[in-house]
Amino acid sequence: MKKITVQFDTVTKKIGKKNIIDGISFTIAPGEVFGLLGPNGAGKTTALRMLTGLMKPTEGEIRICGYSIQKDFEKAIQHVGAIIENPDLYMYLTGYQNLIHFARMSGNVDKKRIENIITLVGLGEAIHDKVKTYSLGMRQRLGLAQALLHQPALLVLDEPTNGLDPAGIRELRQYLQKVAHEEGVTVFVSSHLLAEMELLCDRIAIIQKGKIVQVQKVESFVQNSTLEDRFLEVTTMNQKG
Ligand SMILES: Nc1ncnc2c1ncn2[C@@H]1O[C@H](COP(=O)(O)OP(=O)(O)OP(=O)(O)O)[C@@H](O)[C@H]1O
Repeated sequence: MKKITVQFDTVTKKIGKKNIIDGISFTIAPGEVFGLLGPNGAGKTTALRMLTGLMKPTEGEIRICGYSIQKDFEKAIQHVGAIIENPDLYMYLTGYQNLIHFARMSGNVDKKRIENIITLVGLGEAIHDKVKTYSLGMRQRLGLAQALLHQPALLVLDEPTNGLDPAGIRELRQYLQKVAHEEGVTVFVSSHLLAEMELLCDRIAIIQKGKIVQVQKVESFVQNSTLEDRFLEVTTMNQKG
């Protein structure tokens, strides 16, 4: 498994006159579960969209394994699996047919891998139903299966627990921690839920109004509550506008 480092180097995204992302810098180590935590509208999806090449930064550089996503996109993106916003699924195909389709696109995925992934995301027999009949949580599980299919070395997941039930959230958490800590997969997730991120992540960056206001290891958070204090502070400030 390739070991993937992610670097945001003074990245800014300007839309109109507003800095949606405002000079953010951080580095994610290989095999780390890194969380981007922030209230609604803080800029999480924008940061993840830039990382996966869906949007270009106005300034600064994002590197995956040293390759610039802006200048060397093919090399930077080759080991990445991602779900940003709604997974891109074919509604009139079954879950299984969707996976076969994505497996063909990514090349080296065999039937056994598909079966393993179906077991892992827990879709069971529903995998043979049409996606249009799926609940939000089932679509999320299928989207995750799609992102994991080609065994990416960097997983980028925007609000991955959205729509999952508590058992699904726990399974996802255990899986992400296992692939990160045992196989060295780098995991980058976003969420607005502190408690969930605290259970999942090794390290958390708090983003507010496009700026990183704190980066902290979760273990040091458990010992003192500064991260929670900081998060509540920024979310309360945000509510007040
Ligand atoms: N294409 C765009 N044009 C104008 N403003 C945008 C655009 N995309 C995002 N924004 C604004 O940028 C800010 C950050 O949006 P973003 O979706 O990145 O936040 P988020 O942290 O992912 O929020 P949420 O938790 O609600 O998904 C918001 O104020 C949003 O309205």
